Amino acid sequence: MAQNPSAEARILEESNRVLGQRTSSSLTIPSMEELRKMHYLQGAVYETLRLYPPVQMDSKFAKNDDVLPDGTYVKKGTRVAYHPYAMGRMETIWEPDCLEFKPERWLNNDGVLVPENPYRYPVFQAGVRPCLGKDMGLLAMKVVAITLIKQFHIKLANPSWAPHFIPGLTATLKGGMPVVVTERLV
Ligand code: HEM
Repeated sequence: MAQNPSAEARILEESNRVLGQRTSSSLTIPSMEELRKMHYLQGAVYETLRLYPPVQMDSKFAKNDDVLPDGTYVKKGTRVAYHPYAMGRMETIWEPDCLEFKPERWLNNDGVLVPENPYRYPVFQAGVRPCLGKDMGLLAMKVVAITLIKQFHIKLANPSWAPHFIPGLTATLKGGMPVVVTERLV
């Protein structure tokens, strides 16, 4: 958000429409019903996870000889990896503007969120064993994001800062993201 003021403005506009202009003293946690109406916020969360997936790479071992849907033969015991970080940045999946942060790419012409096929967006894995905590994780991200954005201005300490993504079992940012936080006075 700190690098995308127009997206932050749209999230605030949407939250003011759905939640009303709450001051920081009257701020309460949004209800499930209210969060469901906040399609742009949901798009922003999906977009963040597309560019910075917490599980950036994953792999499986073939229990038996197998053939993938595209015809690739996989011998028993072979390790097959998939890479959500790379897939989130592929033009063939996300169009030439795939490196841009655009929550609106998740919305249809009526502003309604359209989820992506999990095989093209495997941030929570696809198939018969996807993440069991997906809805809980998304809910937590939305609640934390909207609560912070409504209450605080969060600016980069160094405006030219760029994220340095560190791949690991779960992803982190090198050196964190130093920010300056001030209270948003409505
Ligand atoms: C943004 C947050 C999250 C992401 C990106 C994420 C991603 C994933 C991925 C990629 C897998 C598949 C791992 C594999 O089989 O190799 C997975 C599995 C799983 N996740 Fe999450 N997860 C998130 C949050 C959570 C939360 C909050 C919970 C619990 C409250 C949770 C519970 C689980 C469980 C139990 C599995 C194993 C499912 C199974 O093997 O049947 N996850 N998650």
